[in-house]
Amino acid sequence: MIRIQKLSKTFDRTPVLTDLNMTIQTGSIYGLIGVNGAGKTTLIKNMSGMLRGDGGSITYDGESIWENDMLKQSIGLIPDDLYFPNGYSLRDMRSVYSGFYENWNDDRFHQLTELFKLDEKAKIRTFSKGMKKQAAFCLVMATMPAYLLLDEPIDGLDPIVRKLVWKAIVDDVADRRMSVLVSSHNLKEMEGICDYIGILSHGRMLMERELDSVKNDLHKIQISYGKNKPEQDAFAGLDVLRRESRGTVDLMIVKGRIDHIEKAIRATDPVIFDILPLSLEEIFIYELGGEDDEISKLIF
Ligand SMILES: Nc1ncnc2c1ncn2[C@@H]1O[C@H](COP(=O)(O)OP(=O)(O)OP(=O)(O)O)[C@@H](O)[C@H]1O
Repeated sequence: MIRIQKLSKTFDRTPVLTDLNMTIQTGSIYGLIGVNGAGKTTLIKNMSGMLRGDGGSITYDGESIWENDMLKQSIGLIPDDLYFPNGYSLRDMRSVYSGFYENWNDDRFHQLTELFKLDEKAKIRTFSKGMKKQAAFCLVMATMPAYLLLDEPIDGLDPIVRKLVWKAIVDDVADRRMSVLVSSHNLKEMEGICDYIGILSHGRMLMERELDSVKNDLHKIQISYGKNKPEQDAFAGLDVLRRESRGTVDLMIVKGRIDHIEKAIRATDPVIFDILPLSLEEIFIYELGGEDDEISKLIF
């Protein structure tokens, strides 16, 4: 488990992270979402031990990251700004990594370079931006990290490569209980992947949720009684967050257990009763109680 407690960081007396608390459960994927400048990269740099916070703590299964070289062996980092020494090929990088990382797995490395069709002998500087990301991904995944920190890993990757990257990550989470933090601007991209989502705004955690529990707790319901609308409000006992009428059809967002909601609604004998899928964006907007400006910026 990765635990961040009351982490603060200032640059030139400007606070960039403020009293940040965050927990990444073992064997889970945590999506860190925020607009430009929210503090995602600063947080990841603190988590990888490249920067030290002014206050608070970061621990990996109880061990502090700061100046802990043993622990760094088990952390895989793909930063936003990749660096490869000039003139190096993937084969050269493989030599460096395999000499440094105790858990280096050659089979995994070759399997991934083949999957991404990367030439191990070619100079990395001749690779496109997306290919450089793939190269970094092959190297980091072959270190068999227990913890993986990814700063906007899918930027510049085409949809097919994105799928391959996510599949490799999800496989390691399932097979080895790897713990993953992934930052992104895009809520939609994170939807099918993450177990937890945290929204970072001005260096503070605006909200943090486990996706399964929010998805099970909020429901979008479409209902119609045709011409026989009941006189009494059929939903008086339900926690209706939003209700919109379109002709004879009502569209509602209702909070609570779906079996209870379904029973209450069926008792009122509707002509149409549908439970519709809720997107992650909708969940966050309703949970925050309205069209939050920060959230709207993350929806595209
Ligand atoms: N080395 C630094 N010195 C001074 N200010 C910095 C430094 N690094 C980051 N900042 C500031 O900290 C804030 C957060 O930056 P950070 O890069 O962490 O955000 P981010 O959420 O990763 O943004 P993006 O999505 O654009 O990558 C910004 O206002 C940035 O200007």
